[in-house]
Amino acid sequence: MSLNPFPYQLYLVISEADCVGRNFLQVAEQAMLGGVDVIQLREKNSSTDSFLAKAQQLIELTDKYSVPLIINDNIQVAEKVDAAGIHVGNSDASPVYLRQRPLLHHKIIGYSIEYLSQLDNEQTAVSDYLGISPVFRTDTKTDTITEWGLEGIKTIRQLTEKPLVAIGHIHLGNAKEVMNAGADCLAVVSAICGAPDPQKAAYQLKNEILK
Ligand SMILES: Cc1ncc(COP(=O)(O)OP(=O)(O)O)c(N)n1
Ligand SMILES: Cc1nc(C(=O)O)sc1CCOP(=O)(O)O
Ligand SMILES: [Mg+2]
Repeated sequence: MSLNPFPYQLYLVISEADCVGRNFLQVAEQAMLGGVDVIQLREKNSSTDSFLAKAQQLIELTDKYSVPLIINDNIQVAEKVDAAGIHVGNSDASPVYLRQRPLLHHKIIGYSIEYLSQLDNEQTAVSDYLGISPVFRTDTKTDTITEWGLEGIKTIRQLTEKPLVAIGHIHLGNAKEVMNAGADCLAVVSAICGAPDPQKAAYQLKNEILK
């Protein structure tokens, strides 16, 4: 367990495309009703205008449920909607840069860990949580480098006190072992967005985490 408090255990990463023909706002609402604690909007193929429009709709809903909304990659969108935070990786704006922006310096900053050497850098030092990227290979995001596995989580857990968010092919069948390996929070796309009943899927995942 991390020594730094991170009050979120189930993290939904959502996009319209990942909701496979369903309304992403309805999926997000069902997920929150099922127990999702934090949501990231990740629109990799949208223009900034379209991303912003989706973020504005989603934040109305997340505010209603007091669930923080994190924006993936896009600084303009994060600032314009006054999101709770932003998640970045090695190809994005750096956490140190984000911390210097007046509208983001006090927000949640998430940073993806693809190499162990990142744990010693200043980007990690200024971030609020680390994404273990990925725990297991996934068809949802294929441009990844290290498949950390359970052993990788254990190694990272020993090297940092930052909250660890596990992502990549996390589902009901491996959720508990990923938490037991040292993750503080599980982030999922398909396990909720692709489930026949997103509310039930979120509820079951949350129960598995809390068991
Ligand atoms: C919680 C969480 N962890 C990791 C990622 C991946 O971020 P990144 O490496 O920047 O890749 P993209 O998501 O931008 O494709 C994430 N989004 N969320
Ligand atoms: C958004 C994202 N980031 C990843 C990373 O490894 O950094 S894997 C991923 C997608 C996770 O999708 P699913 O839960 O469907 O496997
Ligand atoms: Mg990114």
